[in-house]
Amino acid sequence: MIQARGLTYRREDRSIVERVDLSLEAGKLHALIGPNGSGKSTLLKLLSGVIEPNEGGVFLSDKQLKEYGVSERSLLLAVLLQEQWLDFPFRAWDVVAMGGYPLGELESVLQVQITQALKALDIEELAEHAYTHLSGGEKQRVHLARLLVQIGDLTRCVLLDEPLKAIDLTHQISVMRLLKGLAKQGKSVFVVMHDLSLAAQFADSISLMSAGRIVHTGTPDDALETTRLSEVYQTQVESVRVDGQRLFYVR
Ligand SMILES: Nc1ncnc2c1ncn2[C@@H]1O[C@H](COP(=O)(O)OP(=O)(O)OP(=O)(O)O)[C@@H](O)[C@H]1O
Repeated sequence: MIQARGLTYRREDRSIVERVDLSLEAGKLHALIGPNGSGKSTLLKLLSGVIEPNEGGVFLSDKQLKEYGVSERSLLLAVLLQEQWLDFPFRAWDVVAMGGYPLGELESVLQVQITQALKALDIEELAEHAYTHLSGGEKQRVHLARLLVQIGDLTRCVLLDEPLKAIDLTHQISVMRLLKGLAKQGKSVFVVMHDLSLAAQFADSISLMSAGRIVHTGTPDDALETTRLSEVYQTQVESVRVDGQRLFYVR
């Protein structure tokens, strides 16, 4: 389990994340939702150790994340950040292979993992294409494949910031299934996302973030209660059930 205890992050006298406590259980897919600018990406960066909190800490098995070495961290945590700066024309294959660097796998093992990851993201035919020539959704799927290659037996937690960004409907579902599968393997999977219907469909628990604070954590039915959502999004949110799925809209 990974835990945030009293996490606070300030910039220029403004609290961007304010006293956040959060427990991400093993074997569960945990979604974080909330309006733009509410602090979700910042919280994910704090949880992954990319930035340091002003107060509080992140704990992995009761040891602070910052006490682990960088290479140990990259074995325990796999992280997909929202911004990916990569403007060199690597082949998609090479970008996916980068996920294997922390593991130091044998070349033959890595080849199999890359092939499987490309297949899982349905981008096998793009393997030899230059990354810089790919579409936005294709690039995102390449980064997800890179993340899959990084995930090994030792990985405890997978943190993803808007993994569905730019991805089409069909592949959104397959990515969510993949993430659910990782949770079923016993990983803690933490996903920042905006699609409430997909969160309702796939998450085991959901936290709502507003103005730097976690205002509620619960099961999908509890957290996505429409009066609660209306308050967080400052607009009247409604939902309907179609074929057993909850769909959300603004009145
Ligand atoms: N390093 C920083 N310095 C100053 N302000 C920052 C910094 N990082 C984030 N912010 C501000 O903190 C707020 C929260 O940003 P964050 O990216 O965490 O929001 P978010 O909930 O992920 O938003 P979105 O849904 O749009 O991705 C924003 O107003 C942002 O401008």
